[in-house]
Amino acid sequence: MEEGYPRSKFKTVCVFCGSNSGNRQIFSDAAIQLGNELVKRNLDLVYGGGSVGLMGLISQRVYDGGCHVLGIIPKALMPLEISGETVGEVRIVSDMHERKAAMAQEADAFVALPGGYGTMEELLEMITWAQLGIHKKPVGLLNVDGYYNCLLALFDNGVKEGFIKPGARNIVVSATSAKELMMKMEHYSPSQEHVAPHESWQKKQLGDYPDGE
Ligand SMILES: C/C(=C\CNc1ncnc2c1ncn2[C@@H]1O[C@H](COP(=O)(O)O)[C@@H](O)[C@H]1O)CO
Repeated sequence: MEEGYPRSKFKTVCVFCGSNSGNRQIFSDAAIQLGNELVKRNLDLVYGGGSVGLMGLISQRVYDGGCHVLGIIPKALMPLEISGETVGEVRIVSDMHERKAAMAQEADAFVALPGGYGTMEELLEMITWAQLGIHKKPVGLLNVDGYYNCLLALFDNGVKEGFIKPGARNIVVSATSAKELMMKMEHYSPSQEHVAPHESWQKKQLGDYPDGE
């Protein structure tokens, strides 16, 4: 852990991000900056496995920085021409559902970098699971150069139009830099009403965070 950095509440962060790098260098830079931030805080990475796009950049950075990297990859995406080489530990699962559950269980917090449908689907599912009370882990959105402005505006519109409870809007923690995002996530505590009590969901599905709650 880099000097001057407080001890993190988290041990492992799950990052959802593009299997492409996007058309501008700023997205690759952001993936590497988030990787640097995890390394400075001595945090391990869980991600979708493989070396394509932003996924490859962040996993390589965290691995090179000496932190543990766990790639969880469905059997169907295993061929090298689909996902490329994976650094660190690789866990092969049977399908996308098993992968998402394993990613959610292994991590203490989630971050989405820019990405496409896959990233957005993973992000939205973790937001939904927080709303339902399945987990109490922070969900962060790294809004690189306004990439997610429209999505955040859509969430605000959901509140305005009565489809998202104002308290549930706070589930998503967003920032424009990795450092600010990690700081905000460290201070996050769930405040929204859960649809069903956390205790009523199967613990084994999600692990428990914060401990003992
Ligand atoms: C579709 C392409 C490559 C597929 N290779 C993938 N390997 C591993 N994980 C993947 C892959 N594609 C999607 N994922 C998962 O979804 C997220 C990225 O999806 P997006 O649509 O690119 O945002 C990522 O977090 C993975 O968990 C070549 O384009």
